[in-house]
Amino acid sequence: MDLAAIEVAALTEAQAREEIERLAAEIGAANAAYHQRDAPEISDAAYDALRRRNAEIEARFPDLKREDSPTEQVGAAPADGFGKVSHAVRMLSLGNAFTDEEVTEFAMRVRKFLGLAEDAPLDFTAEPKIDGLSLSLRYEQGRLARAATRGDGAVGEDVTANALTIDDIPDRLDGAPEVLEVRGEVYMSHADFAVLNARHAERGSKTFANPRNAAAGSLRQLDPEITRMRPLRFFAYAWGELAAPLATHQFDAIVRLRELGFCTNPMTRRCDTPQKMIDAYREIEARRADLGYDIDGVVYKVDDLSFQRRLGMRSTTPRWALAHKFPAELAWTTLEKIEIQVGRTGALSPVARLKPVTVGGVVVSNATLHNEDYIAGRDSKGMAIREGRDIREGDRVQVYRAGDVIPKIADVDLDRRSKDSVPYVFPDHCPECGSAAPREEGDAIRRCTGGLICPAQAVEKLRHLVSRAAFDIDGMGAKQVEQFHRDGWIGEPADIFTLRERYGTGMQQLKNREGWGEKSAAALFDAIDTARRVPLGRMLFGLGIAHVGEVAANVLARHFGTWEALIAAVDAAAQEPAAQAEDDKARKGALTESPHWAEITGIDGIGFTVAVSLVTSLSQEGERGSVDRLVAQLDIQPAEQPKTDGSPVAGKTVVFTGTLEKMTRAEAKARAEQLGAKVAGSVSGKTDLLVAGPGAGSKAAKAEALGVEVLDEDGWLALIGDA
Ligand SMILES: NC(=O)c1ccc[n+]([C@@H]2O[C@H](COP(=O)([O-])OP(=O)(O)OC[C@H]3O[C@@H](n4cnc5c(N)ncnc54)[C@H](O)[C@@H]3O)[C@@H](O)[C@H]2O)c1
Ligand SMILES: [Zn+2]
Repeated sequence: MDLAAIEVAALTEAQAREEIERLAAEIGAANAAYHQRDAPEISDAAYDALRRRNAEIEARFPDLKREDSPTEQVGAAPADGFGKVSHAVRMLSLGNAFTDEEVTEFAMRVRKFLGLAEDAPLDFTAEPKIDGLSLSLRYEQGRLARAATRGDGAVGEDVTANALTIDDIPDRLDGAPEVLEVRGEVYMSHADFAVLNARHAERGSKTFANPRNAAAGSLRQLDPEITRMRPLRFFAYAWGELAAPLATHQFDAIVRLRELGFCTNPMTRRCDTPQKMIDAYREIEARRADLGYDIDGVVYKVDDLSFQRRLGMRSTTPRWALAHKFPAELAWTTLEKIEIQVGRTGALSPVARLKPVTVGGVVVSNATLHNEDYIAGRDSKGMAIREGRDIREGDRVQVYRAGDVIPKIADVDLDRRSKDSVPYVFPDHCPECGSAAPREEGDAIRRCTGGLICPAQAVEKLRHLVSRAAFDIDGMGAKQVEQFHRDGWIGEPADIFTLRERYGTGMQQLKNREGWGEKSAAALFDAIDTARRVPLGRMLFGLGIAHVGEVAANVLARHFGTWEALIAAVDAAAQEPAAQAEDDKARKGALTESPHWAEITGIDGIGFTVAVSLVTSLSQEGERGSVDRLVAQLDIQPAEQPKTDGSPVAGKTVVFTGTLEKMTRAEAKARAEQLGAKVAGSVSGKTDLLVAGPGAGSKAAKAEALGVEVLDEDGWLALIGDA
């Protein structure tokens, strides 16, 4: 039975005990992902629902409450690597409300607690709840002495050097009390977030799901020089320890903070009735889309500070404040059309064109539909999603943004589906070139079989080929590729390398084209010539074969050393009659027996899927012809063999954990392997070294317990001589 589906009021005690266990584990895991790794795995709404359910069960069965109950906890313990700071005044969370009634009840509760008559004045402040992470700044004698994150409320992480890189944070204050702890929120604007993510995407580093994660990930860096590069901002809205009071009222204290040089939120206001609080919420919500930064609700605080003191705190939240949260980011709109995009490997990706709608402050007009099964209401295992409701053109659909980025479709309103609506028929031919687009067994994705004949595939393939991680041709980006392809200047990869021959002189010259000149044309030809000397791994990755990503390409390159050796192995494997078998299963069975095949699948890090994709792709006649013509233009550099002699990590087993800043995980792994190290995924007795970036969790703890040597990223780079 699914306990999670039973209402709290209907749970037996035994069931409640089990539920409390489950909820503690799930909330704990979500906290670690969110607070320590800055990479949430569930939505905030889902997280809030878990906590609410836990609190309800505890209220009904107080005896079952765990000693480490999530209700008693704030955030998560500080991550490894940072200095620890004990907060003189604890940094708390906030009680939550979602409805107007709860706001009125809150005001009533406060009134009752204070014993105020119904007509006695009671003011509150209302201000936006900034969606960032809280930071405490301790000033002593007017100088910033210490900056710390909230951590678990009692102990936070020392991020002083990082805070000093933020423009909004003054390092000196004039006329401040001798000791002043200013508290507020570090956040990132939408515009800065977009630029940062674009930069990361371009160099192949990991991108952030939303501005909050970007702010948290940027502040919580072991190297403050990285924080310095990130455009963080700070709003002050509270304080901790004080040598002298700032004011008698919350509102005036905020004004005082502004006078001391802090940014405070201009929408902060005073409200003298619950109705005015709700009005403030509506107004702030209406302005949400135009603020340029994320807010997730409105915070109300009792204005009179002597009242605040009397009200005090519960275990994790003050009684004098309340966070009135905005509803989850969902919106209904019409799905006007389903369009199919054809990718580099021929994959047909369905995209929903929506009637534009605002979802959580962002206008959304497209949503991903994943694949044929998803549209039909099934997941990859054939299980019903959206209770099996399919998605059709013309439907009313509910759109949500999962941790920002790509919008998805949560639901379909069947009641509003028109009578003549018909199920969507997924094309079995490529809409761009008309080639057949069959489904591979066990794969929900249809692929166009047109290869380079298909203009959509060709352009995507060429774009991939010239990209940073592949041939890296300066001056040749997506735009140029599209134009050259459209005009028939390049049809296949080899054509890039004969551009100079064909368009360097003569009637139709590159330098005479619009947007080009003598210099830019010469620079492009030079860049192309430079790119001919390509390392085998990059070249292989650049071919854009399905499943052969950067890592697999480098593994293959290192194993075979040269293109000739690799293609010989591929040809031998393709000769196996079983390679032509009808379905995957038959192929797999027959091929595991074959020694030629084993030469490829036996490589550590190369699975069956990669091997099949590599062999089938390179043995298709058209594709192979194109690759051979490309190879003829190149000067392929043999892969560097692991330089193990003299390598300090040769033969050692290394584990990477946490966030790496200077390189991607894949890059770190490849480098370690190049130096003769073995890279493992988990810490065990066999581990020699753990490289832990910020946010390292259980692995670091385990390494410590096992006495395994732990280094941070810089320590690692120094060890291998890459610093
Ligand atoms: N998705 C997940 O897996 C996951 C996991 C953990 C937490 N969360 C999110 O975090 C929330 C719980 O975290 P929390 O304990 O930080 O509570 P909270 O975010 O609901 O409220 C407390 C925080 O609000 C911030 N805040 C912003 N503006 C403020 C203002 N003007 N005045 C006072 N405080 C202000 C402060 O940083 C404060 O610590 C959840 O409701 C959820 O949204 C999500
Ligand atoms: Zn096609």
